[in-house]
Amino acid sequence: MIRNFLRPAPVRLLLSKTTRYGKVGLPPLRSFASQGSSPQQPKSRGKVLLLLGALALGSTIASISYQKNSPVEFVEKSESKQLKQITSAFSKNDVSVIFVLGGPGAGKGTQCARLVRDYGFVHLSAGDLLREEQNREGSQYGQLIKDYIKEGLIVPQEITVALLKNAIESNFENGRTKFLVDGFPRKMDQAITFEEQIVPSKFTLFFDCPEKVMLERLLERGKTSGRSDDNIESIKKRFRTFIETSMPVVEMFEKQNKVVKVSCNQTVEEVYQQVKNAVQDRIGK
Ligand SMILES: Nc1ncnc2c1ncn2[C@@H]1O[C@H](COP(=O)(O)OP(=O)(O)OP(=O)(O)O)[C@@H](O)[C@H]1O
Ligand SMILES: O=c1ccn([C@@H]2O[C@H](COP(=O)(O)O)[C@@H](O)[C@H]2O)c(=O)[nH]1
Repeated sequence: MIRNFLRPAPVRLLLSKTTRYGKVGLPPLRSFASQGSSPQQPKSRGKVLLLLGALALGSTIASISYQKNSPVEFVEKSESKQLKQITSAFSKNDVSVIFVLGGPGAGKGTQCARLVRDYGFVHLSAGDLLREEQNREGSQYGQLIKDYIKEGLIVPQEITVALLKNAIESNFENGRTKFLVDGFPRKMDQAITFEEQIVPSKFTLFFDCPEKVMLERLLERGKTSGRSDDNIESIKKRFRTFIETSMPVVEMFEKQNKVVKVSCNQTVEEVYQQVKNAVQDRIGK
């Protein structure tokens, strides 16, 4: 079911954009050229040149505005209309979802592992799910995901939401109901789609961490992680995406009184103490 949801959207829309561009900018030039050189219509030559000039200007403007709409925005705007019509998959009483957010390298995965150990959560890292899909043989999204991750950009939401929905559904079928959704939602549209179509989150655990600390941790991790984005160029891009695109999501949840902030610039155990308090306060053992 979800596979259908995952399969066609981004690629189809990216292709349709190319088609659309073709329609906007490129009328059949050969017909104008032959009109211009026709001996029966010498007076129209000036008009044709004028028309060609106007067309060239028009297609340049169309091309610039096309470039401004990044593939991500284009895909998401078009798709979100369709997605909103689907009702949410789970009730808040059936499953508990905690979003785990924070900058790259803030320690989200480290703390999630402890919560899994002590509280029986299922840990779903959106980044891990994307890397898995990227490496899955035959995935039509492999290259797209690879490029987005290297550039520190947010993969179109349809892919990530579908991967999460698949994972929650299959775990739910096996009787699992408590989920840590780590590194998601990283963009406003993801937050809205997930809460509308899958289930509203209980709250967000937000790991607050100075950039300098995250940088040190990521560079250290990069020595052994094998991750394509644990290098200084990608890290800078990820920091930027985090500030510009992901922080507004945290701020939105803060306004809803759904954020518990944890200071991550302490030892793993000290951070975990804060994390445990937050979880126990909000959803109990
Ligand atoms: N409190 C801490 N003190 C020192 N090092 C830490 C702490 N928490 C995590 N680390 C280390 O920092 C690195 C990043 O941690 P982790 O992978 O948990 O971060 P993350 O927020 O999940 O990162 P990303 O978003 O990039 O996946 C790891 O090498 C981890 O061992
Ligand atoms: O919702 C998401 C989550 C992640 N990504 C991409 O994956 C990388 C790595 O994520 P980690 O959480 O650090 O493992 C991230 O920089 C994004 O490029 C995403 O697109 N959408």
